Formats: sequence, C-alpha cells, structure tokens
Amino acid sequence: MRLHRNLCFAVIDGLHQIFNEDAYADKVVQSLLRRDKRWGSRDRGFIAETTYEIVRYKRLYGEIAAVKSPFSRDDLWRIFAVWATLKGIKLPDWKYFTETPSRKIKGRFDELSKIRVFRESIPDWMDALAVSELGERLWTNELTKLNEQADVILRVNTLKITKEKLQGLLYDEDINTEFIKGYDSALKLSERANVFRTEAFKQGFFEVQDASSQLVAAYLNVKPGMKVVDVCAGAGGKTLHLASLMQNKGQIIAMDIYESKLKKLKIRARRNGVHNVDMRVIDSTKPIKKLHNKADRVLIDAPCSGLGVLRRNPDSKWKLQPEFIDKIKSVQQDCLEQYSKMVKSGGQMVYATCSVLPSENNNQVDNFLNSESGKAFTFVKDNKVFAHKSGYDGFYMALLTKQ
Ligand SMILES: C[S@@+](CC[C@H](N)C(=O)[O-])C[C@H]1O[C@@H](n2cnc3c(N)ncnc32)[C@H](O)[C@@H]1O
Repeated sequence: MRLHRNLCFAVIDGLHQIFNEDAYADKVVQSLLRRDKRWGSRDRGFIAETTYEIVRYKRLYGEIAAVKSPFSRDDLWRIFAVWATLKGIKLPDWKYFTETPSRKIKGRFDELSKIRVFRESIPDWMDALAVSELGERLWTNELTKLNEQADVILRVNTLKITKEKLQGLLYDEDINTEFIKGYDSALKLSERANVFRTEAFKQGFFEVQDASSQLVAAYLNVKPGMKVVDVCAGAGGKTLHLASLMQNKGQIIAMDIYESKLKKLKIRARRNGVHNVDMRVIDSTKPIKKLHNKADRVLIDAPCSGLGVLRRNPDSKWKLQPEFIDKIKSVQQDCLEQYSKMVKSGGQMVYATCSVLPSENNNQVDNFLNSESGKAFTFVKDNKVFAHKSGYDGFYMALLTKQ
C-alpha cells in the first residue's frame, strides 16, 4: 500500500480532534470524509479505517512510540508511523518519518503483546473492572472481539419491503448482502459501503442496526394494537423496530430526557413510514405518572457504559471514567424503579443495555426484583449476548412480567 499525503494529513487531524479535543470518533470521521469530494471509496475507507484502528490501539501504539497524551502533532505522526510499520507499509521519505526506528517498533510490539492491557489497548481500571466481573478468560475473549471492526448490518423495514426485495434493490446499487440465520430482519453487507447514499435508504427501506440490537424489540413480545412505552427511546432505533413488529397498529410512546434525540426520531419515523409513535420528553415526573399502570409493554433501553459496543465506539475506552459507570448504574436502578410503574397488570417489560458487565445487567434486574417496586414482577428470561460468542455487539436483555 502507498501512503497518500492528503489522506494521512486527514487522519492526523482526526486523531488530534479525538484525542486532544475530546471529539467523538464517529462524528470526526464523518466530517473528515466530507473534506474532499474527489476522494473515492478506497480513500474514504483508508481514512475511516486507519483513524478507527489507531483510536482502538492508542495505548499500544502510544507506548511503542514512547509518547504521552496530550499528543503534539509530531507525537501523532510517531503513532501513525508505528501503525504503518506494524502493518508492513513502506514509509515514504517525508520529514515525519525520518527517524522511525522500524526494528525497535517490532521488538516493542512483541514484548508488549504479552500483556493484555497493552495488546488489547485498554485502561487498567477498565480491564480490572471487567476481570472482576467476568473473570479473566471470558473478558480476554470478549475484549479481543471488541477490538475488531464491526460488520455493517441493516434492519429491513418490513412495513415497506421484504428482506428478499431489499437484497435485490441493493444488489442493483452494487451492494451485496447476506441473510443472517436467527435474525429475521437482518441483512449483512458482504463488503463495507456507504449505504446512506442509496435510494433504498432514502425510501426508508432499512435502518443500520447491529444484529444484537435487533434482538431487543423482538424480546418484548409486542402485538399490533398494544400500548407500548419505549422510555429511553433516544433517536429511536428500537422504536422503529417496535413499530414494524406492531405493523404500525396500536400506540408507541417514545420518551427520552433529551428532546433533540426525539426530534431525530421524528425524522426517521417519517422516512420509515411509521405512524403510530407519539413522542414525549421526560422533563418532570408528570409524563411518567400519567402512564402508571397503563402500558401493555415497557422497554427500558437503559443508558449504560457501552462496553458491549466498543467495536463501534472505540474512543469510549479513552473517554469513559469509573465515576461515570458508578453514576450510570444508579440511573439504571432509578429507571427500573420509576418506569416499571407504567406496566399494567399482566403486562411485560424488557430491561436492556449494550454493556457486558453483570453489574449493569442481571445484577440490576436482581436488585430491582428484590426491591419494593420489583415485588409485583417475575423474571421470565434473559439473554447475555457476548460479541465473541455471537459475532455481533455485546448486549443484555431481560424480560419481566407484572402479575
Ligand atoms: C441506550 S440509549 C437508547 C438507544 C435507543 N433506544 C435506540 O435504540 O436507538 C439510552 C437513552 O436513554 C436516555 N436517558 C438517559 N437517562 C434517562 C432517564 N433518566 N430517563 C429516560 N431516558 C434516559 C438517553 O438520552 C439515551 O437516549
């Protein structure tokens, strides 16, 4: 592979924003890709994949390059040189690379690869936390998988099209996809492509949604005509799936504490041809109280550490703090306690996260079931989805019934 100067500069600029300015990697990559209209899919792929890979292995590459954050531009070029050397890419004779010690880089890599926190590039506290909750073996396997690039998975909007028809339409736009066994509405891209540009996307025939995430709405046993509350709806990935499963019949009340997220959901609902969603901002306890004992189904897709989706958000490794995880756990317990009150007698509730930590998942459900508000509920089943076992994101979902 030959390195092109303007593409490498884009990567360095992106890394500077992500590492030094706390910007989100996905937003940074999106904006880098808009920089030059002449860039083709290979150029865009280089920028996105290189940036993500260096973010993923920041600790390892930084250690080999002997640089410490905050990184100067020279430091970032050193990190880049480590990445390129380990990839076996011949470094051009640019000034940034004149002193690159290629042999030393490979030697340091071999040494550091023996230690998990360097090999898999993860902060010590995060590694220790996960080991204490999951055990050494499970965590080592999971972490390795969470460092791989994720597949692009689509969820077919069955309100508008069948999986087979969508596959044909995408094929006509040069995008090959595969069915995934066990995931009814999923199509996996055989090769990465910018699906948002397709006519099929503009027509609302699909949403991009990981296969594990597609299990959550299905776990809630919704039926057309029901009253369903999606209480941490965000921009509505699962709300839209619920609407498809309910064939647009009945009522979904999508709630979130952020109005800006619900506004995005509104746009997506329109594109998806979804008509049965009402949006309500949780700005006091009132909108929740109004729904006490009213819902056939409640989905709590709780805010969490996101440790199950590190493949998509590798920068979380460097942005998350232990205090945040502690705080989010109390929000999760609060969500279970407050929002469970909306379930009517005989109704059901799903509690879900995109974390793999038991303390955010089954332990939270156990705590809830042992609490005063949880007394009315019985545990039906749960699904602990690990990336290294399923091949998709790490997730958790539990189904509870109210007597
Ligand atoms: C995991 S995300 C939801 C993702 C969304 N369900 C989807 O499928 O696209 C969690 C959401 O919970 C919201 N949230 C955080 N604290 C909340 C609270 N106390 N009550 C309700 N929603 C909350 C966040 O704004 C965020 O949108």
